[in-house]
Amino acid sequence: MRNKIVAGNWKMNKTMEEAVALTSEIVNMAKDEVTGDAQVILCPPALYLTTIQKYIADAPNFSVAAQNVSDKLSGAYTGEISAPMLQSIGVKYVLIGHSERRQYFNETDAILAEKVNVALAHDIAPIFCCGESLEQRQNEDYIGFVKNQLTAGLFHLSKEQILSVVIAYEPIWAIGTGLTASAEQAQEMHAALRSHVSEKYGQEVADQLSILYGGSVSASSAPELFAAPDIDGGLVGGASLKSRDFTEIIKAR
Ligand SMILES: O=C(CO)COP(=O)(O)O
Repeated sequence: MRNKIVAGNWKMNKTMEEAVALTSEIVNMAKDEVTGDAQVILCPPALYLTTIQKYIADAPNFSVAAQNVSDKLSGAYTGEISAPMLQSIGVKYVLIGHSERRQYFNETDAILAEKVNVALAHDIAPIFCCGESLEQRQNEDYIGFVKNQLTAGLFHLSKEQILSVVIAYEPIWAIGTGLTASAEQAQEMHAALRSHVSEKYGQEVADQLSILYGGSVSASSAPELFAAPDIDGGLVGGASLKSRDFTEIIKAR
């Protein structure tokens, strides 16, 4: 009933040549595994999007996502990439709200909500990231904090609009640290987020939303994580840069 998605966020890594090699290897190894309601989404640096699209053209359930989109539509915003530009090259997904963008680029809830709006207005599905820091987990109502991130970024949307969104729960303390959240910890949050969506939009909508887990997902941690009832796949960073590891994670879904 829900799409099972494995997404690879390459962040600011790989030369063009390396990006093409990685994509070819993943497609060769994983293409036959990704059928039915399964999807693989590669998130290369924006510079490589059109090239990577060509290398996945024969892999039906593969697509690309941009790692970022401007909240502005056009104009004097040097270095930015707009939703109409992404739409014009056929990009169907974009990461919005990644903790690295929130932290290093000062992206506020208001900016993220606007990014969600411009993406949806151009037929691009947001992969909306949320998650708490270690300090918040230790000292605060961390579930309440992450629920509030969803409320601020998404809950102005209509039912039809939110059905296009993919949610990615990425606890900051698990990103790039090798400290994966346990399947129990992740499941606790995913269930809480699904019920938060259900309170606003109804159970039927909540049941259709894919909620991915991200944070040090590896070939060894993926099977247990993906087996949890409310975990619908993963948003993978470091392990998505290695074709063999990423393929193992795709197979675990
Ligand atoms: O930030 C992430 C994906 O968006 C997770 O990164 P790692 O898998 O390297 O922890």
